[in-house]
Amino acid sequence: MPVLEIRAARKIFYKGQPDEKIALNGLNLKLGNGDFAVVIGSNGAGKSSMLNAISGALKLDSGNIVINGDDITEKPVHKRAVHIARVFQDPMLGTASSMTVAENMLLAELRGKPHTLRPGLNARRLSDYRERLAMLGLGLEDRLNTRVDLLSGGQRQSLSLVMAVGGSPDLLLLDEHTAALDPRTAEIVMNATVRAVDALKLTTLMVTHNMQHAVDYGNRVVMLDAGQVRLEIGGEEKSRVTVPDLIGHFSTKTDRMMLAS
Ligand SMILES: Nc1ncnc2c1ncn2[C@@H]1O[C@H](COP(=O)(O)OP(=O)(O)OP(=O)(O)O)[C@@H](O)[C@H]1O
Repeated sequence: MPVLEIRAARKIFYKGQPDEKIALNGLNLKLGNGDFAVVIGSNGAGKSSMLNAISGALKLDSGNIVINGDDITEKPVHKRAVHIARVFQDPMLGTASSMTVAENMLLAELRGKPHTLRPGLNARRLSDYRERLAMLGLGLEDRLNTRVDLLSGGQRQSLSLVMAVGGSPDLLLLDEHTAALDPRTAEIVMNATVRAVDALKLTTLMVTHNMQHAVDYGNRVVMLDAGQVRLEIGGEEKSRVTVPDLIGHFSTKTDRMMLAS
């Protein structure tokens, strides 16, 4: 059974008006257990709309979102949050600046839990956090008492990632999560991402404008165009694909693409 299935997802903004925009045009996509799919596509291709439809932030006009056989199309965002983790572009969004690394981990752990179940930081928790932070390979396990605003952007975004996946989600959504970082920091976060995805065997959907990342990471590339999947590359072909190959599939609007050299 696929972990994620998007069936004929359709979303039109300003329907019937002169500025009508077709964001999703009968989009179909399946992700199997442990798949790491990198989603690319021109501006306006529907990448964010697709992630928003999965997370519940965007209500579809028609079509279905199914997670592990459970049709979640009508479920609100907070009810989907147990299944779906999401990391956004802005490293400041996922963490609380004035709190320590350990306090942030605790916040993430208690998110959505009943208020009666709120014990504080104890030895068991700290050891669990240390173990999970060590997974990133950034030494954050030794900085549990450091305030988050003293961390580098890369450490902070990697912490957001660990916080997001703490509840063992079925699906991880990475929403251009390295786009706001300089290239070196982006590589640090990507390495930490791969380590976490591998260690936790997460099924992952990563949106990026970075073609080199689409080549280097994941086992599938999914190219969206005009609200549909235009191209899917997997298996052997994925391991051989190059940046020029991918760019060759963009018909138009490549002007704002970040072409990594
Ligand atoms: N909230 C909205 N209101 C109106 N139109 C929208 C809204 N969100 C998206 N759209 C339109 O839907 C289409 C798909 O947009 P979407 O943001 O999903 O594309 P994208 O592939 O994520 O683009 P980008 O790479 O620029 O982030 C575009 O034409 C966009 O203008």
